[in-house]
Amino acid sequence: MSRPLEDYALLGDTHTAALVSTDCSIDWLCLPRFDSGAAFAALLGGPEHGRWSLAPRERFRTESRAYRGDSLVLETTLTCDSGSVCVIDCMPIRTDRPDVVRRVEGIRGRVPMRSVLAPRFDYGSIVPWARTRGGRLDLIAGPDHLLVDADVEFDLSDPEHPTADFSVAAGDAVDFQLHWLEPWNAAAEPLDVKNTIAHTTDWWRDWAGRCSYDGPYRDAVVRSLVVLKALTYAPSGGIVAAPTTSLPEHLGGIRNWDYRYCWIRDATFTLLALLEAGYDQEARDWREWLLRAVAGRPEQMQIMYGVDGRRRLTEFELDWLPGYEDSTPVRVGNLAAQQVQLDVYGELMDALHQARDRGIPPDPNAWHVQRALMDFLEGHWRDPDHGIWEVRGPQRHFTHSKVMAWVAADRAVKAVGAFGLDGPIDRWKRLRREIFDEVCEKGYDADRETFTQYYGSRELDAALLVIPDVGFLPAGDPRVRGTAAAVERELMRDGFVDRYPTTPEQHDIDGLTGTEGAFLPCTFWLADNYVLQGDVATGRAIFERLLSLRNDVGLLAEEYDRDNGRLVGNYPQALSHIPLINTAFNLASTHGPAHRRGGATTDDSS
Ligand SMILES: OC[C@H]1O[C@H](O[C@H]2O[C@H](CO)[C@@H](O)[C@H](O)[C@H]2O)[C@H](O)[C@@H](O)[C@@H]1O
Repeated sequence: MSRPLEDYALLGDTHTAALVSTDCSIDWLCLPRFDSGAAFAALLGGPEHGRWSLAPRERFRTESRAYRGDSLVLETTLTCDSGSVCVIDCMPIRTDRPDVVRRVEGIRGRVPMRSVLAPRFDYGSIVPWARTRGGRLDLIAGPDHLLVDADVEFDLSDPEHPTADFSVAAGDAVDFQLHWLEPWNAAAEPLDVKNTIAHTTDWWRDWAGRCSYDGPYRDAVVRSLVVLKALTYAPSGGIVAAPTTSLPEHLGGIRNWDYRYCWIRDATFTLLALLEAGYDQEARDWREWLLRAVAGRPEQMQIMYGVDGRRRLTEFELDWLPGYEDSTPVRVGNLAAQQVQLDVYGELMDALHQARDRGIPPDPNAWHVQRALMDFLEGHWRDPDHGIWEVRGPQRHFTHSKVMAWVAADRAVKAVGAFGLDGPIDRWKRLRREIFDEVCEKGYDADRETFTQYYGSRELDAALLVIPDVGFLPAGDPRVRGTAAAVERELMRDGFVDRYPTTPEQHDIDGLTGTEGAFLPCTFWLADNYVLQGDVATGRAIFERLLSLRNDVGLLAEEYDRDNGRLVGNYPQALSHIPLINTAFNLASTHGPAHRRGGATTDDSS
């Protein structure tokens, strides 16, 4: 059995990220970028797929683990009969190359330690050539080159498992530093580990210190913001959905996807979170990333892109990796990039509207891009699509997609009305009304008093919980209340919400077999619904239940397996941390999210 995801903490340098277990094994790290091949891929297999362990040679236990304050510098205390040590792990904020820095500080006694540094490049498949050169461990194969500086020597008698045995006495410290280089580049200068750790701690503290939010749940909010920052690819401003691929949505299942890309969908939520927390520059960078990514012909707009804006995200399977808890296939790339998902037009228009509304208008040319996208949407909103959940079954008329098409029209109208931009406002108003009427007619089941997953269906969809948040209808509308009640009745179990039913009878909808865990973003949206309806106490109770799922260092995956009591799905997941931030703000706000979001209500939807 694989270790629970909760055992892992995140390290990151704003270009890529690593996962470190409670016993100080780095089991996941893609180099040099989030979407590069993993050099350490034990997470999706075993030690033979690459990891870097660092632990006592005796039986030991993890006594404590925490980030230093609001930073992403991790301290893990390991204790054994001989004494105890603290392992400090971090990735210095990237300047020219990726580095991982590890320092073992002796706390008590004299602890015999062992480090095995056995990368396997290209997702656990390539054993590098290991040498010692100039006192440094040198690991090279193809396009990957790792150089290791350490205070202790690595023994290469088994060259596939470079091993350093050493001991650390109370008050002593042993340093390790790993650098990734392009093999043709000159050797990297070693770092001063102690200073680097101090500098990295300060960098994160300064960044977290810029958070302007001072309300309830501040620690959880700041930790989530730090996760978002760590998932940001600094050169482009793009934010990946998660640093991992193929962590299963159901243990042993096939619902395993590559999340190391940037989704347009997650844009509005991200922008709101960043803006509300005072991170205007990050919001600007993300907005610029969005505009660059979608630039070009509107019919070629994708629902997701690579961190640099690339469009070709070809999906393939890594058949040599057994997968997390035997969950196969392990996938790289994501076929969803080629899907039609109409909701993204609404999300993009809303994100740009929010930015404008909060005083960071885009380049004036951005409006031309928006107008072209609106022209496209006018001609296509009646098309079926794959929907927010990126189903791999047939395209349908998903109600949520149409609601978001309404959002696009609504924000276009507002751009003209409130910001004086140039556009056919009367035509867009008619479009908005037309979509509104169709959704209320075809996407609503009057008998069951709920909006439904797609036109004419009886299925539910928790995505429809966003209806009041985006301003399609007010929270007090009976249709909204009915939908929230139906979701709670049929999709909620043990306090957590499924995004849609995945019973065998419904497999033709998403085109997949098996099931999945409760979807955490939807559960946050249910909490928002309660807050908006004025039932803050119930909203708060749901929110606090969700907070209780975070691991000891404040991280959330995308889903929760209620039966096994474990986080599942890619990890840590931006789309879970973003609504955490937004729901905390909603709970703190006296106005409620519809006000924050500047969303329309039926009053001005004509
Ligand atoms: O489980 C089905 C789909 O899961 C992924 O998409 C999900 O993650 C996205 C990023 O956070 C989110 O925007 C989307 O709404 C989610 O459904 C996966 O990328 C898809 O390929 C997969 O079909």
